[in-house]
Amino acid sequence: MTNETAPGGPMEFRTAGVIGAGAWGTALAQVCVRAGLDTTLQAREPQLVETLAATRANDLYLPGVTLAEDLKFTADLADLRDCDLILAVPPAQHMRGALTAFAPYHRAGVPVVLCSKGVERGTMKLMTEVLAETLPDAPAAVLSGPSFAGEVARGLPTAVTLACADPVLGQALLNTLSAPGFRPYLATDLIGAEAGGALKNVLAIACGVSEGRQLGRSAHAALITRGFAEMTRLAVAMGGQAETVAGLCGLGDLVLTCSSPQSRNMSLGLALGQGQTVEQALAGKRSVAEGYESAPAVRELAARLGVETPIAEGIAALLAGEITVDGLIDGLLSRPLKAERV
Ligand SMILES: NC(=O)C1=CN([C@@H]2O[C@H](COP(=O)(O)OP(=O)(O)OC[C@H]3O[C@@H](n4cnc5c(N)ncnc54)[C@H](O)[C@@H]3O)[C@@H](O)[C@H]2O)C=CC1
Ligand SMILES: O=C(CO)COP(=O)(O)O
Repeated sequence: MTNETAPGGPMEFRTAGVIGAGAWGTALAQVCVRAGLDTTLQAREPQLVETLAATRANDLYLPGVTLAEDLKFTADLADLRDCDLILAVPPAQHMRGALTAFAPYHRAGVPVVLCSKGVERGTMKLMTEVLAETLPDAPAAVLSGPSFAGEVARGLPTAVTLACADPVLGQALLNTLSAPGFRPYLATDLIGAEAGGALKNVLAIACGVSEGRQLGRSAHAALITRGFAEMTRLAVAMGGQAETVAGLCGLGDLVLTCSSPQSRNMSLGLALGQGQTVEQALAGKRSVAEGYESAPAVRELAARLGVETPIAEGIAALLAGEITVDGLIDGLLSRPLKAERV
């Protein structure tokens, strides 16, 4: 795939390296193959690499999907050194570690598409900030939107946001990563795209709690709508644009994640709403619930920016054991009455 209008000559991406063979990394590797890219998927578990190659299936993280014949697998980040394009898909809390480990093999100018959703605990940083600190020579893009890995891997129709500050590179990436059934839309606002993806996971836990407590469809709709207001306020305070958050990477992903028990975040909330403790709800889970991981950082970030995020804050308090489910519900319903605005 080429983009002849790129400054300094054609921008050409023929090979892709995907860091992280969880459900989403595996699904995106499938997309890359469908898009015509020579693709290598890196898994951190050496045993998984053997199984992937032998069975063409990722039974650990994405069972039930047959992987493309052309997809290559490795446990060694060095094998991605010649790739024209990198997709970074570890859990958000491990993004810094993964990119730092990849740094010796990254060639200056090779773009990194950040596909994970979350805020780094402790630093309160978004993934683009983590990328800038670990691979300063990497042009950044963010891919985010309503997209369950299993559906994407099977080729079901999916639309996502692809945000890149450089519109020429963004267009080249759009052309490169679009595939049958997979339709990225271009944006230039990375912060908005990242904020949407990070916050929707926390809000999906709230929708799960509501579902688990059988609070009804009205409560569900109210949580999505007021959650969207929180998401918009926070994204704008962080420097993002409300318009971006109203797109696939914000509202779109919020609606998806809050509406299906396929979501790990919503399932976590469901379990809590049905009376399980956080420990019980997370016990034995190999897959990541990013809302659980990011909630403390989202709460801290909102407080630092002076943004009211009562739903996200309530979920952070619930997950930290500071309040009960009843306390969460009472707290939200007893807030002062006020004008409805974002
Ligand atoms: N699964 C999905 O449908 C989607 C996931 N995402 C995002 O993609 C990111 C990755 O999620 P999934 O692929 O679903 O993960 P997953 O839950 O399927 O798998 C867990 C991943 O965590 C990795 N891991 C565990 N411990 C680690 C460590 N100490 N260091 C580095 N990596 C470690 C595992 O190797 C594995 O790749 C998340 O930010 C998620 O929000 C985004 C869109 C869709
Ligand atoms: O991000 C996702 C869908 O867009 C996946 O959601 P969960 O991580 O909650 O499963």
